[in-house]
Amino acid sequence: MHPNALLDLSTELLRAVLKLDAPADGVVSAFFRKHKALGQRERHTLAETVYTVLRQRPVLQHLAQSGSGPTERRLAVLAWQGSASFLRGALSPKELEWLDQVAQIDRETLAPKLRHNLPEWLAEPLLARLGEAEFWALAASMNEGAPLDLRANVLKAKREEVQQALKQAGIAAEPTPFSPIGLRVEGKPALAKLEIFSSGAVEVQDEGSQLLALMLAPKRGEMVVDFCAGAGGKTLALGAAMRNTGRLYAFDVSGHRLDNLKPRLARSGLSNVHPAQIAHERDDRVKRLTGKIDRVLVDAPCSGLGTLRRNPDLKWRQSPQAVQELQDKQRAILDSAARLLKPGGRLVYATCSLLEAENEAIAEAFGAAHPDFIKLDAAEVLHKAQVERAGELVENGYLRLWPQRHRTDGFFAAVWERKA
Ligand SMILES: C[S@@+](CC[C@H](N)C(=O)[O-])C[C@H]1O[C@@H](n2cnc3c(N)ncnc32)[C@H](O)[C@@H]1O
Repeated sequence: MHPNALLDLSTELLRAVLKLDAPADGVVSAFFRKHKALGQRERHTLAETVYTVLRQRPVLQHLAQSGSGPTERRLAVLAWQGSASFLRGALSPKELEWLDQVAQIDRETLAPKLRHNLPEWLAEPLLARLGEAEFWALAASMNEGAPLDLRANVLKAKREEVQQALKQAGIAAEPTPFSPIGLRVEGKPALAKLEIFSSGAVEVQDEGSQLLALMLAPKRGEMVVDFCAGAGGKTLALGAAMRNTGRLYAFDVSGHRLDNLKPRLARSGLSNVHPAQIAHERDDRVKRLTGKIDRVLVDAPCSGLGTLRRNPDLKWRQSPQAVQELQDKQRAILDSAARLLKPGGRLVYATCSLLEAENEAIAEAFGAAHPDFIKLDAAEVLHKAQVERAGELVENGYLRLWPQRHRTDGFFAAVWERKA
């Protein structure tokens, strides 16, 4: 494709993504479906350029002010993730001169908000919690791609066997530092066609998500509920931990998300999972199980701000008001889910948010209102689940995962046991 045509496409795609009215990954996929003739390398350049703009929007918008022509074209030029000489082939002499001028600017001298590239309402609480040095490490880690983590399906293969099969396919994978069933692969090798994947012996899952499922620690023959199962990332891990015995209900209000669980379930070999769409957290299907369940996972709907490495658009699509609305939902779901537990049962509340408002604040309020639930120390729980260096993952008794510390997405989890 001619350089100018590809730059024009980036401009068009960027215009669609920057409306911020839908998740960026969906907008990019729809664009690629429309432009079927694009090759793999061209798709890579387009997607990475758009994601770079989303990650660094404030600084790029600041630098783009001095140029001319459509703003989205200027942003695409500044964020270009393909070959530099290819890009130069698309630019006018005036644009070339401008690009060279911008390259002279030392970005380290710019204002803090143009260096951390976070909205103020998000930067402020993170800086207060982490302190200067770690806050800047977090901001930098958001600009790095996330590694590809895999989970061995213990029902079908041991981690070492999966590692060996990947090696034979020419893919180097290392054991994850914390999860005893995880493997980490650098880069993005195609896995879908591998036998080890189609046979269900391995699933793609961030190490942080694996740790959440390990914290629930479901046992053979138990009654377990995954209250916000979505496409079932954690459901699959829980079902395998139960060795395909007992009963695992996968609830969600979204039938569409639960539909995405079905092919994964078929591959996994699990027959103990019962997906069920519920209308809301007080649905009759939920009420019927009151006091009957051994373990409940609430992987609550949240701002997703722990996943900014993968979804940088979220920092521009979320707002303090949206977080407040999510808090109401989180409280309501946790309250309803807790009613399901038998005496002695275990409850895990988790999010992939970095904000105390969606994490400690929800957990503390729940604990204060429910004296019959005893908080368990997450470090002990993780240690019992064979997690290495569990103490490094825990703050104030809660699981707290950070991209800059643990190379996982940001996750939070609280664990309680209902008094016997
Ligand atoms: C963080 S996602 C779950 C991700 C999933 N557990 C996984 O591991 O792939 C939160 C889910 O909560 C669901 N949800 C939202 N409100 C709900 C409610 N009132 N009751 C149950 N699920 C709800 C959303 O549809 C979404 O799928």
